Amino acid sequence: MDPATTAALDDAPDSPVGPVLQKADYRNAMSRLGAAVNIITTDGVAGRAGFTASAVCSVTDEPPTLLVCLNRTASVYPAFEANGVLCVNVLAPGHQGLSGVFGGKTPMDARFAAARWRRGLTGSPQLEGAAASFDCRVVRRTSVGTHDVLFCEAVAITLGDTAHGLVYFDRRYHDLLPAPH
Ligand SMILES: NC(=O)C1=CN([C@@H]2O[C@H](COP(=O)(O)OP(=O)(O)OC[C@H]3O[C@@H](n4cnc5c(N)ncnc54)[C@H](O)[C@@H]3O)[C@@H](O)[C@H]2O)C=CC1
Ligand SMILES: Cc1cc2nc3c(=O)[nH]c(=O)nc-3n(C[C@H](O)[C@H](O)[C@H](O)COP(=O)(O)O)c2cc1C
Repeated sequence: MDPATTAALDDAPDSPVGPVLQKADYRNAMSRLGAAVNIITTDGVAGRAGFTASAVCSVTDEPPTLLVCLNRTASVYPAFEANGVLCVNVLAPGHQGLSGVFGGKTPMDARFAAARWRRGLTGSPQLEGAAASFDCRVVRRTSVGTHDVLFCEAVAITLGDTAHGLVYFDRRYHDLLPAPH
């Protein structure tokens, strides 16, 4: 293996589990794993909240289920825990700024004031102009390290007009535009 491209290793002789990876090594490698960008929203007993997430993935289509990874230290965590519903809004080209607004530190009202929303079946806000929206019930959750993995069953889906998207890759946003026919 080329040492230049190998993650930093801890060769301590007393380490029984072998190489120890650093957080930065993991993040550097993850930055090569391009991912769709999503705004995850919720509303309910604990109020309205939303955050940007790239750790989102399809689990099964029977029943239609996605997973979302949420850091337990995020300010939005209590709202997502209490409400039990959420909407996965898949971002489109032009949503880079909105992704930044929902990416942390901005007060919640200012986040939602930055776009237009509809109310979904579960009550979660649906982003107008999203590539797709999955309105979901959280059916299971588990903790792994710093994050909770939320398993979300879709109860309603809204598809945008055009097949386009926004990808986060190499710590930058990239537009995915429809292929010319
Ligand atoms: N699962 C995790 O806890 C994290 C995973 N990552 C992954 O590493 C790659 C590189 O990230 P960075 O070096 O931080 O620079 P970055 O510039 O790509 O990250 C931008 C911001 O997004 C946050 N972020 C990205 N993915 C996140 C996640 N899954 N959970 C919580 N926060 C997340 C980062 O903490 C940072 O504040 C990202 O593209 C992502 O795939 C990054 C941060 C945390
Ligand atoms: C591109 C991008 C992807 C992110 N992906 C995730 C993610 O998958 N899970 C997560 O918990 N936080 C993720 N974050 C960070 C959250 O959006 C941020 O922590 C959240 O808005 C809460 O911030 P707050 O605690 O300041 O409210 C991501 C941020 C960015 C910019």
